[in-house]
Amino acid sequence: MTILRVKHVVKRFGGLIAVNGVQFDFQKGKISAVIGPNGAGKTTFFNMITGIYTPDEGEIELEGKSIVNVKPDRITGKGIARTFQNIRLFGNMTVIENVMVGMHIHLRGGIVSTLLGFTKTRLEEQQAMDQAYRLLQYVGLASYLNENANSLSYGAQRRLEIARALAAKPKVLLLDEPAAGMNPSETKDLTELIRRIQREMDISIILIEHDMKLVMELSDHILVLDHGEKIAEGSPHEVRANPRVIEAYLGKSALTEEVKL
Ligand SMILES: Nc1ncnc2c1ncn2[C@@H]1O[C@H](COP(=O)(O)OP(=O)(O)OP(=O)(O)O)[C@@H](O)[C@H]1O
Repeated sequence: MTILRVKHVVKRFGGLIAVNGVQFDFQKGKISAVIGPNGAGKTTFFNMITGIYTPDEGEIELEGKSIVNVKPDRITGKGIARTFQNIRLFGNMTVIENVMVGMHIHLRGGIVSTLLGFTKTRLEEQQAMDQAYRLLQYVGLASYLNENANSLSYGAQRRLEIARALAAKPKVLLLDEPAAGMNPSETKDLTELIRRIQREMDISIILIEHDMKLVMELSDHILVLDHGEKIAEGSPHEVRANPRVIEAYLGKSALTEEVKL
């Protein structure tokens, strides 16, 4: 079953076509990956799904309803949460406060009144803290709850971003290069965490990732972009064997050699 449908989206920046007529159906409860060489249009594609950019053409539907022209915070409210390629945490806030920020769309008063200091009942506040603590346990950061976010290791900061995104109770979780900058053991832990989120939380996951081992291990479906266009889609097995994919990554000469993607 399709949860998120992207229909022929186009995004231009001046004369450059960053995403050119891409069509893809993301399946409910699955892990999908968007891959492609640098500059292929992956982040622009994510930015259209999350409302940061409006597509120049095309349509994006969450559970059959258009989310084009919906503002990013409202898209989060509708069930799409994300992490960023460059980690975006509140470095001087504590770990648990960062997770609670991700929850505000579900608290009664909303973020504006929360910032002004009135709204939530003590009960709501306590429930939010309990929920944030459970999420920190889930991602393995409960023992750091009162540390400042910027004191965490890089890998831990990436997991904190995931906890914050989960706090919004998403149906779809977009992860933009979650393994970037991680060492092999952190990447292994991350792979397990992503798998657990999919299985235990019934969340559909879409990731952009350059680490092919992680992509091939985790993904049910893969969308391959190059120069803004979809050049392939399919299972890891199909994509790995696709000559257009091999060529896009490694150049034409690679086609004559044995290639490991
Ligand atoms: N805001 C922008 N203004 C102008 N050009 C942009 C903008 N954002 C992206 N581009 C261009 O659009 C193209 C696609 O960029 P995008 O960042 O989406 O690619 P990517 O696949 O995510 O690359 P990477 O793997 O390097 O992160 C690139 O040529 C990029 O320079």
